[in-house]
Amino acid sequence: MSFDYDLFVIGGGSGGVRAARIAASQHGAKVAIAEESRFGGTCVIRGCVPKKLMIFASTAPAAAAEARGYGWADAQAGEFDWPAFREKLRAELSRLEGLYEGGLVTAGVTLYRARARLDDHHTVVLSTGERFTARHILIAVGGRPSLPGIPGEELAMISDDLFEMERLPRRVLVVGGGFIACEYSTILNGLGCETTLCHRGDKVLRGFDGEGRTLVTHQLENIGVRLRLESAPTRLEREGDGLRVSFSDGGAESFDAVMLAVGRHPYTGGLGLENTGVRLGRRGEIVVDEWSQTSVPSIFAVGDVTDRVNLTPVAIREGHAFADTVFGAQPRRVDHGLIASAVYVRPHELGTVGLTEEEAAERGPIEVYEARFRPMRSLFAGSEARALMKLIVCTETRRVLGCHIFAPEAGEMIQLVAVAVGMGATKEQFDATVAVHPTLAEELVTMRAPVRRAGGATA
Ligand SMILES: Cc1cc2nc3c(=O)[nH]c(=O)nc-3n(C[C@H](O)[C@H](O)[C@H](O)COP(=O)(O)OP(=O)(O)OC[C@H]3O[C@@H](n4cnc5c(N)ncnc54)[C@H](O)[C@@H]3O)c2cc1C
Ligand SMILES: NC(=O)c1ccc[n+]([C@@H]2O[C@H](COP(=O)([O-])OP(=O)(O)OC[C@H]3O[C@@H](n4cnc5c(N)ncnc54)[C@H](O)[C@@H]3O)[C@@H](O)[C@H]2O)c1
Repeated sequence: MSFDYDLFVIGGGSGGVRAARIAASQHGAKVAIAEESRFGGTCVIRGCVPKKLMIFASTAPAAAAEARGYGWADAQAGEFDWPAFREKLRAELSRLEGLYEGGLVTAGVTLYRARARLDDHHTVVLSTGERFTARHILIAVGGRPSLPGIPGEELAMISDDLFEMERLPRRVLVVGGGFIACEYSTILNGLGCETTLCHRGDKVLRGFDGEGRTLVTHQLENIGVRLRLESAPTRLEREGDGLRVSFSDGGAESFDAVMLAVGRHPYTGGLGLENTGVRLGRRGEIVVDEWSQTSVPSIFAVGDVTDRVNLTPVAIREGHAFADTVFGAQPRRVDHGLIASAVYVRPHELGTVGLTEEEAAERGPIEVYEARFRPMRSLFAGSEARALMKLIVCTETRRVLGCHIFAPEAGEMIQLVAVAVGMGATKEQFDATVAVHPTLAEELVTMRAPVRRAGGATA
C-alpha cells in the first residue's frame, strides 16, 4: 500500500516539531505536520517562554530594593508599562514561532495550518477538507487547562489569557496550588497587582518535597501574595467591571480578575480517536508503551497528551526518540525516572531532582543532609530570605537519591546536580568535589553530618 507521507504529525508544539524535524532531516522520511494555532505550541506561545520573560519583568522592584541595599540610594523600578512590554513579548514570540516554522521548512517538512483529526489508522483529515494517508501518524496535541466546574467559571481567565490582558488587574485572584498558580501569582505580585492565591490544600505544590513546599508557601506570603488556604471558589458572578467570588469556607470577595490554574488535561476531544480504537486512560490520556506506540501499531503519541511527565524537555526527548526508533532504526526509550524540574517563583526558585524525603523514607533507610542559610547577596541588602540545600542519601548504597534546592537560580543549579545524580553519585563523591567559593552551590559539597535519619529500621 502506498501512502502520501511516511509520517503525519498532528500538533506543532515541542514534541511534534522535534519528531517531524528529526524524521525528515536525519532519517529522510517524507513528513507533514498540521498545527491548528501557532507553531511552537504551549511552551513557546503560551507557556514556558512568555512565563519566564514575565518572571524577569516582575523582578524589577526587588532588584531596585536590592540595589538600594548596596548603596544606590535612589534606585527605583519606576512605572511598569504593560502595553509596551506586551508588544515586545508578542514580537519575541513571533520571532520564535518563525524559527520553529523555518526549522521545519529547512528540514523538508510540509506544513499545514489547519486542525487535524483521524479518520482511520492511516488517514488524517484537515479542517480545510484535505485528506492524507500516512504510514505512521504521531499525535502530539498537548493538553488544555482544566476548569473546576463551578458556576460563572467562564468569567475567569486561564493561563493562556495572561499574556493578552488589556490592562493589569488591580486586585487578582489566582486559583490553584500547582506550578502555574505559584508562578503566576509571583508574576502578578511582582508587576504590582494585589494578588490573592486560593488553594484547597494547606501548602502549595503537592508532590514536592515537604520542606520545599513549606518554604514556597511562606515565600509567597513574604513577597506579599495573600494566601487563602484550605478554601476553593464555589461561584463567580459579574460585579460591575469586576467579579464577586464566593468561597467554600463561606466567605466572599471582590476582584478585578480571576485566573484559574487547577491543572491541565490531555487534548484528545474531537480528534477522531473513536475512528481508530486508540486506547485512552482514566484521565483521557493516550496510553502508550515505552516506544510511545499506542494500541494501534501505526499510531504513536508523545508529550502532554500521554500525561507521563508534562514538561517541554520530556516532550522533545519523546519526539526525538520516536523518530530515531521508527525512522532511524535506532531504538531509543525515554527514561522518565529521573527528571529535574524547577518552579520559577521568586526571589528563590525551587529546583528538584529525584526522590522527595517522604518518598525516599518509604523505600528504606535514608540520611538527610541540609544547609539552611541567608544568602550573602540578599542578606547584605537587608533581606531575611532563607535558602535551603537538601540531599537525600541512601544509607546502604550512599547514593544521592534526591536533591532539593530553594535558592536564587535553583533551576540553573539543579540542572547540573541532575548530571551527578543521574550518574549515581554517592554522598562521598559530592564531598570529594572541592567547593567553588564564594557561591551558593558550594553548600552542596560541604554538608558534613546528616540532620536526621529516616525510613526503614533506622527511623
Ligand atoms: C503556563 C505554562 C507554563 C509552563 N512552563 C513550563 C516550564 O517552565 N518548563 C517546562 O518544562 N514546561 C512548562 N510547561 C509545560 C510545557 O509547556 C508542556 O509540557 C509542553 O509544551 C508539551 O509539549 P507538547 O508537544 O506535548 O504539546 P504542546 O506544546 O501543547 O503542542 C501541541 C500543539 O498541538 C496543536 N494542536 C492540538 N490539537 C490539534 C489538532 N487537532 N490539529 C492540529 N494541531 C493541534 C496545538 O495548537 C499546539 O500547538 C508549561 C505549561 C504551561 C501551560
Ligand atoms: N516550571 C515548570 O516546569 C512548569 C510551569 C508551569 C506548568 N508546568 C507543567 O504544567 C502542568 C500543569 O500545571 P498546573 O499548575 O495547572 O497543574 P498542577 O497539577 O501542577 O496543579 C493543579 C492545582 O490545582 C488544584 N486543583 C485541582 N482541581 C481543583 C479544583 N476543582 N478546585 C480548586 N483547586 C483545584 C490542585 O490541588 C493543584 O494544586 C504541571 O503539572 C507541569 O507539568 C511546568
